[in-house]
Amino acid sequence: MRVGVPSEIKVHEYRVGLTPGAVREYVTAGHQVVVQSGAGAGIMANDDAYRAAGAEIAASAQEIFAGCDMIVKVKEPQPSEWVQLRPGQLLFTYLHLAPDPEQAKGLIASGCTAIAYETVTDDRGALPLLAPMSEVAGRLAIEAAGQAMRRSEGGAGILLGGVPGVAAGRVTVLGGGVVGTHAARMAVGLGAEVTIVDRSIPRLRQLDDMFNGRVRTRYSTLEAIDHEISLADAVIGAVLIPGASAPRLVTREMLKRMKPGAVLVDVAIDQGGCFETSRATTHAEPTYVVDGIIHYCVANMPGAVPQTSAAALNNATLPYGLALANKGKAALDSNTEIGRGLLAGLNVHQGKVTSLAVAESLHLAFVAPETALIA
Ligand SMILES: NC(=O)C1=CN([C@@H]2O[C@H](COP(=O)(O)OP(=O)(O)OC[C@H]3O[C@@H](n4cnc5c(N)ncnc54)[C@H](O)[C@@H]3O)[C@@H](O)[C@H]2O)C=CC1
Ligand SMILES: CC(=O)C(=O)O
Ligand SMILES: [Mg+2]
Repeated sequence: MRVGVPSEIKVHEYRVGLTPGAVREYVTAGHQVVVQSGAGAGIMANDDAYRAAGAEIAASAQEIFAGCDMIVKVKEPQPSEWVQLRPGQLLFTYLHLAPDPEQAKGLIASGCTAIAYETVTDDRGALPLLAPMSEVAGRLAIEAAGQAMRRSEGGAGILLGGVPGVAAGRVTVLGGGVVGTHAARMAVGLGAEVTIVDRSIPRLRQLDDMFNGRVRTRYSTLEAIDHEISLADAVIGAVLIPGASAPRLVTREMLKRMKPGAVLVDVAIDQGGCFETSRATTHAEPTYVVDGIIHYCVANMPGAVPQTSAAALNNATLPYGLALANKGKAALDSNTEIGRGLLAGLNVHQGKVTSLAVAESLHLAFVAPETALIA
């Protein structure tokens, strides 16, 4: 198969769909890989590094979209990319369609077969292609909160870990999954007081065990959230209902009970955000203020540390991408774990929406992946 890797064009997105190491795996498996010139600049991999791995270098994204059977990216396609996708072409990347009806329309119109990293699911129900970026974003969330809390940045001027004799900052983490756990780990490491709120009691038990009493856990109710955010210096939004729009857990009215200058880091912004007052920002201008509360809502947080993120992402995507390159659409096969994972990842195929969560969020008709693939 001819596999294409265009440069990422989202603002301050420095990751790349395939690292040179991953290209070598595809080429060794007998595939041709075409990489846009300069696509690896953000991870310090130049065209020669890609050539050495066996890739061809293309001068433009147009050549790649026109000439490749599968496009491997990181971020959701931008408008100039939707229009270049075509029927029969595989797209393998993050999509986050639930909060993005325009992109959904673009992908439906293209006729392509779009597999979203974030809904690929393993047999344990985990999200193996989201997890590595959630690990990165969870860790970065505490760095972002610490930065925004500085007085020089407009924050309340509190050091997360405090110092002996002065209370540490309080961090409330909404959602104790991958992002939430990694955020909590960083916050605990800095010496902050940490509370994790989740709606899964088994998960709260695991977290209690994992942190050996070093974090407080609370079951997610409106009352618990209202109370915990009123005490917090920083709140990390890390909830997820796979594929669907994020649940809105914090209303604008609730901000009134927060401390002035407190920080909200809405990691769940890529699924629409879990604070009513969230709107997506970029690394160029990551924060804004609503009612005295600082909001950080960058939808591609891992893009800021591309060497770590691209390596972690490629480790996870490689077996799935190779299966697609080896077998094409036949890789979406309920007889293998990778195939079942890819079926769960299929969001749009030949103009049909094949993810129930996406279809429900966007009020579009749903066609089961297996049905869409044989039609
Ligand atoms: N902004 C960015 O750059 C990035 C954003 N993300 C996003 O972060 C979000 C979290 O991802 P993961 O941690 O991987 O998901 P996850 O599935 O590991 O964890 C989500 C947790 O939220 C909990 N939850 C769901 N509804 C809840 C509610 N009403 N109250 C309390 N807890 C609730 C679940 O029980 C689960 O433990 C996703 O939207 C993901 O796409 C991930 C990576 C990068
Ligand atoms: C998960 C995601 O949206 C990101 O890594 O940018
Ligand atoms: Mg994102």
